[in-house]
Amino acid sequence: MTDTALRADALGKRFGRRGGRGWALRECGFRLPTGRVCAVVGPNGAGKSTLLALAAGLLPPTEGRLTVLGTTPAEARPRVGFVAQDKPLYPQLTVAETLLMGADLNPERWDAAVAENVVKGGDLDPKARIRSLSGGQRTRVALALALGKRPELLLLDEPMADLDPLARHELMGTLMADAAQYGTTIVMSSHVVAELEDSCDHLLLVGDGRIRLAGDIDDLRAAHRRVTGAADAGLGAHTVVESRTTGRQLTALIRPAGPLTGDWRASVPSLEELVLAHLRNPQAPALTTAVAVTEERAA
Ligand SMILES: Nc1ncnc2c1ncn2[C@@H]1O[C@H](COP(=O)(O)OP(=O)(O)OP(=O)(O)O)[C@@H](O)[C@H]1O
Repeated sequence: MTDTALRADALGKRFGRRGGRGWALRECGFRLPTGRVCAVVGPNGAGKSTLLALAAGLLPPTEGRLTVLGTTPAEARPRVGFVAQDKPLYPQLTVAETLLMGADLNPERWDAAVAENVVKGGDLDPKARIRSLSGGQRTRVALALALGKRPELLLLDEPMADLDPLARHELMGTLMADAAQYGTTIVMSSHVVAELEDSCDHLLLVGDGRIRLAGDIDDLRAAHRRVTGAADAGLGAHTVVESRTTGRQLTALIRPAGPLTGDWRASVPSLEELVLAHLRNPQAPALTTAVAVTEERAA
């Protein structure tokens, strides 16, 4: 049994040939322990879907290495559930036939009760054809297929994007209950950061194909401070992620290099404040706490 769900070492993915669109991911390094619920956030085109497709074994890396559940993505595939952004399903099958297909494809692992519960929650007619379902209803069937597989690692690409607020709440609860009961590692991309704060304990912030922040959310938050003070006070050796001056007052999000001296009001930022500050300032230096911890242990 491995204690690492995902590990990337100098991972890179380039689409097309030289002179084509270029690198979707480059020099990515991070470690995600098993049993965590990890949010993957970043701007459009940052590389989130590419990272999830690499982890699902659907794309080969161009350089570096990605280890999934201690092995290659291809070997890990039977133990991994993946819901892609466009939720591909067979339009001509009914809901019930789709679940039967899930059972056929995963004979050793299939948990019919879990899959049927997810579908029942949406009041879906088992005889309805997939092509007649709304986007949100299709998402529900795709999640039922992925969860019914009893995966050790669940990769979800913007799973909540087309769900109504009640369905989001209910399905997020189902995912969290699954994670708590079976220790399933969940990796989900999303643009709604405020929604992730309650459910996720780990963060991967991707920007322009690079890992900008990676690690335990509490550790990442604790490594930063939101500070307010006099505009002329100066922030010395601290790493400034973002700063704004209004009149004589300076507000900044910093990574303290040591104790804060001087007359600063300081607080630990929320996940949303942390992510937004890094998104607004793509040049802020990266921080990957989990990799640092691994390296310290290895030393
Ligand atoms: N199959 C492909 N062929 C060529 N380029 C691709 C392909 N898939 C992705 N890309 C490019 O790789 C980069 C990363 O795309 P990706 O879909 O991973 O971003 P994302 O973070 O998931 O974006 P979004 O938030 O909009 O879903 C983009 O520049 C995109 O144009």
